[in-house]
Amino acid sequence: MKDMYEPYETPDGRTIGGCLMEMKNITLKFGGVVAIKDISFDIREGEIRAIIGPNGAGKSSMLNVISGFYHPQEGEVWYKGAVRPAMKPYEVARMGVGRTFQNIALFEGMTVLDNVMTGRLTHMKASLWEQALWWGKAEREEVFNRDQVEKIIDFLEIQAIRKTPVGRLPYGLKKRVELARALAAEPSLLLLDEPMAGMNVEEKEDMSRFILDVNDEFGTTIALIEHDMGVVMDLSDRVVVMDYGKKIGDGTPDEVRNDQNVIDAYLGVPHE
Ligand SMILES: Nc1ncnc2c1ncn2[C@@H]1O[C@H](COP(=O)(O)OP(=O)(O)OP(=O)(O)O)[C@@H](O)[C@H]1O
Repeated sequence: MKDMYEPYETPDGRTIGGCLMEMKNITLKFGGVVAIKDISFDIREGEIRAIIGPNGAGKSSMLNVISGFYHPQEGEVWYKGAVRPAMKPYEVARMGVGRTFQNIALFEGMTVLDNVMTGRLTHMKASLWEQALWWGKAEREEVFNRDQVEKIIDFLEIQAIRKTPVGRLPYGLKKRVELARALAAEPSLLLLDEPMAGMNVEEKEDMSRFILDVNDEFGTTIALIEHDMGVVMDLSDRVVVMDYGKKIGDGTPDEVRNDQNVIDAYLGVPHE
């Protein structure tokens, strides 16, 4: 296995940057259940990093540690070169960690535009007083935020539905709106929890393209959990494999695909 601290180049010739986040010896327990056992891995700037494994392996728990929703009993989370103390999820979001959810978490009665605008909340600095009076800073802020949001709406090709209430949209489009809202916060690290779950083939192809475009165009670092192996192997620069709370593999899609431990525990291709 490759030394995870060594710089590396992706098969398509891109150079992956420095370490953005590092999980050091993370252990997370729920009472007697050990969901994560002493796991370490890093996420580098600009890469697409997948976390895979069978059901109950601990993937969602790991994503929740990264997003600050769960606090591990042991280990350290390093972010942008410093240990991140235990924080509330909204504080972690302010530090540039955005996410989408497995079960879509949008405001169904609100329009697409308004939903995406809620993603800008972490950037709003005008006081309540200024906002109420629509004065100076509040007005400038609102105009700037709307511009940013419109750019993202164009980028994800959802202009035609910007005034449609989210509740009326098909599933695949709702997922895209959720991606738009997460992007509106301009995250340094974007966490995607099963972005393809419940999608048909065409919707998966669209979503894959948008994830790659976001990574390419905005340089957003992405960490994702996904069960569809075709998608994972196509999208990711590197993959962490978990099983029963332990890390059993870590490397490029090719390295992981050919790792006998991973094959035995998860991918299920017979020994030669
Ligand atoms: N809030 C919780 N309270 C108690 N146990 C939990 C909690 N969340 C997860 N677990 C347990 O931790 C282990 C890992 O679960 P987790 O949901 O992280 O796995 P997963 O790999 O994401 O699974 P899936 O692919 O099915 O979503 C499981 O045994 C699960 O039952």
